[in-house]
Amino acid sequence: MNLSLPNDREFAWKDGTLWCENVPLKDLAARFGTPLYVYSKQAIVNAFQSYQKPLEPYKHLMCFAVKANSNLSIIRLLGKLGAGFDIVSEGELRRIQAAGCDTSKVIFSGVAKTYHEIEAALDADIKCFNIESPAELDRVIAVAQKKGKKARVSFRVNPDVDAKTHPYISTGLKKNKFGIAYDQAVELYLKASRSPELEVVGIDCHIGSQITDTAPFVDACEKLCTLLDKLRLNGIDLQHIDFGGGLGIQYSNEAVPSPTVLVAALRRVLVKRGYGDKEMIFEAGRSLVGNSGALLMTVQYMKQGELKNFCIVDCGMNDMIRPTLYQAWMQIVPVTPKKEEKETYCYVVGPVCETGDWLGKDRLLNVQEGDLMALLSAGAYGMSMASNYNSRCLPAEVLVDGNRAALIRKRQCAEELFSDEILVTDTQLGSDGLTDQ
Ligand SMILES: Cc1ncc(COP(=O)(O)O)c(C=O)c1O
Ligand SMILES: N[C@@H](CCCC[NH3+])C(=O)O
Repeated sequence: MNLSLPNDREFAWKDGTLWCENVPLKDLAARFGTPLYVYSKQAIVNAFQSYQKPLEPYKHLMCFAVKANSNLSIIRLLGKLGAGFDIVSEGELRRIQAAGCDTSKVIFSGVAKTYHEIEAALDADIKCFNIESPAELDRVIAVAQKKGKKARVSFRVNPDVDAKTHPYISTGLKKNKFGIAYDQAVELYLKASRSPELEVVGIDCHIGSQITDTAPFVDACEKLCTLLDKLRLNGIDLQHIDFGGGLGIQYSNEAVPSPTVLVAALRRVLVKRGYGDKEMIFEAGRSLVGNSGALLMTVQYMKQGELKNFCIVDCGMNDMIRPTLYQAWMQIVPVTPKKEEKETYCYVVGPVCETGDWLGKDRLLNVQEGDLMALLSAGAYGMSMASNYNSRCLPAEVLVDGNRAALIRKRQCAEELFSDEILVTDTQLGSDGLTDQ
C-alpha cells in the first residue's frame, strides 16, 4: 500500500493517522459523518500566494474559477486574499455576492450566457464579459443598449493549441465549442470597438485543464500577441491579457510547473513581444483548491467478487465524479493504516447503481468494514460536480484552520432531496395535460 504523500501538503501522517493541518481526520469523521469533504485553509492560502508572489511586480488580477469549488466560505476566503472571480452562470455571480465579495473583479466566461445573465452581470458592474461567439457579441450589445449601460468586453479566442490533456477537458482546439475562431477575432474586435455600448478591454483564452507543461500556455500567449499586433495596427489597444486557468496539480507522480515558472515563461513572451505593460489575468481553479481537499469515506463492505475484490464505500460517483468521467486516478489511503501487511488488490466502488461508479481500480489496501479512507486532491471539481443521483444526499463540507474546524456546508437530509418537488394528483391535472392553478 503506497502511503507516501507529497510533503508540500497540509495533509500529513502523525501518530499513525492522517491529519489536516492540526486536526485528525478521524475526529472530523466522528463529528460530521461521511462522506465528508475536508479543506485546509492554509493550503488555499499557500496556493493563492504561489500565484500572487510572482505576479506582484506586474499589473495583474488573480481570479478564482468558481466552478472548481463554489462553497461560499471558500469564495469568501479567496476574496479576502484579494482574488477576483471567473464565473460561468448567474448562480456563480449570486454566490460571489452572497459571500460579500467584490463583483467589480468578476469576469464572465461561458458559451451560453442568457439575456437574463447578461443583465444581472451588467447590474453587478462586473469587470468584463469574455465573449465566446459573434451572436453573443450582438446579445451583449443589445442588453447594454436596453439598460443604457456600457459593457466591458474581452474576446475569448480559440488559439488552436493542443494542451495535451484529457479530451474532455481540452478546450482550446478548433473542434471545441469554446471561444471565437482565431481568424475571426480582428473583425469582431473592430465591430466591438465601433459599438458605443461597449468598451473593449482585453483578450482571453483558456486552453484546457490539468495541463502539466508550460509549452501550450507559451504557444497560446504567442498567438494572442500576434493578434494584439494586428489589433494595434487597426488602432485597438487592449488593457489586459487573460491566460485562463488550466495549470495542473499533482494527483499521482505528475511533475507540474509552479505558477512562478508559468508566470516567468509568459513574462518572457510578453516582454519580447512588447506587451510587458498589459495587466495579466489568470482564471485558475484546480491549482488554487485541488490539493486543499480530501474526501472522507467509510468502508461499508468488503466483497469478494468472482473476478475481483470490491471495497464498497459510502461515497459514490455522485459525490466525486472525476474517476467515472475522466478515468482520473486519485490517491485513496486508509486514514489510520493497519500495522500488519495484509493487503489485497481491490476496486474501490460506491453505492450507486452504475458499473462506472468507481473511485479507484486495483488499489492495494488493507481495510475492513468500518474503516475510514480518504480520497486526496479532492478540493477541485469534487463537491462542485456532486449530484443527487440515486437520491443520495450531498455530503457535508468542513474547513480546517490550524486546530479549528468549521462546518461550511451541512449534510443534506433526505427530505431536502424532494422539498422543491410538487406532488400533483390526477385531479389537479387539467384536461390539456397541464396543471390547473
Ligand atoms: C473559462 C474557464 N476558465 C478557467 C477554468 C479553470 O480551469 P482550471 O481549474 O483548470 O484552472 C475553466 C475550467 O477549465 C474554464 O472553463
Ligand atoms: N471538471 C474537470 C475540469 C473541467 C474544467 C472546466 N472547464 C475535472 O475535474 O478535471
